[in-house]
Amino acid sequence: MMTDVVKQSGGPARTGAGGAGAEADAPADGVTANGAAGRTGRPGTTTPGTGTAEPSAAARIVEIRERIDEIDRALIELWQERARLSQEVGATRMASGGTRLVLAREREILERFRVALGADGTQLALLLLRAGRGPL
Ligand SMILES: O=C(O)C(=O)C[C@]1(C(=O)O)C=C[C@@H](O)C=C1
Repeated sequence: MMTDVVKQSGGPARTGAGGAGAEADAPADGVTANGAAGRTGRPGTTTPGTGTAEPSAAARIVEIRERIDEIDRALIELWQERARLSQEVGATRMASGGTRLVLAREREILERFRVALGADGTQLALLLLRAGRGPL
């Protein structure tokens, strides 16, 4: 996959993982390809971990990452809460002589995620359902 990371040679760098792999694109010594100054003020250094030497870009990246981390924490909590609730529904139903699964309900959930998020939504919903009721 091509990214906008440019090597010192001036040619485009190839990376394997897009945004998630961006940090791996930064040279280990923190020196940027274009030799620009980072937050340290020393020429040719990056602001640690941001992948850029441009101070205002680095500051914005740090700010955005704070919100991303908040979102990730919320997603993890919601994921765990949903799995617990789904397990409780299943246990309640089975203890009352009902079925382990309700496939019509699963189809409804899959459709909701597909409409909102497309094919990735379907995959996400499948993982959510599996986390609650276990594999089919
Ligand atoms: O809603 C239910 O009846 C559940 O058991 C919860 C849930 C789910 O995780 O959303 C899990 C298993 C069922 O097959 C359908 C849905």
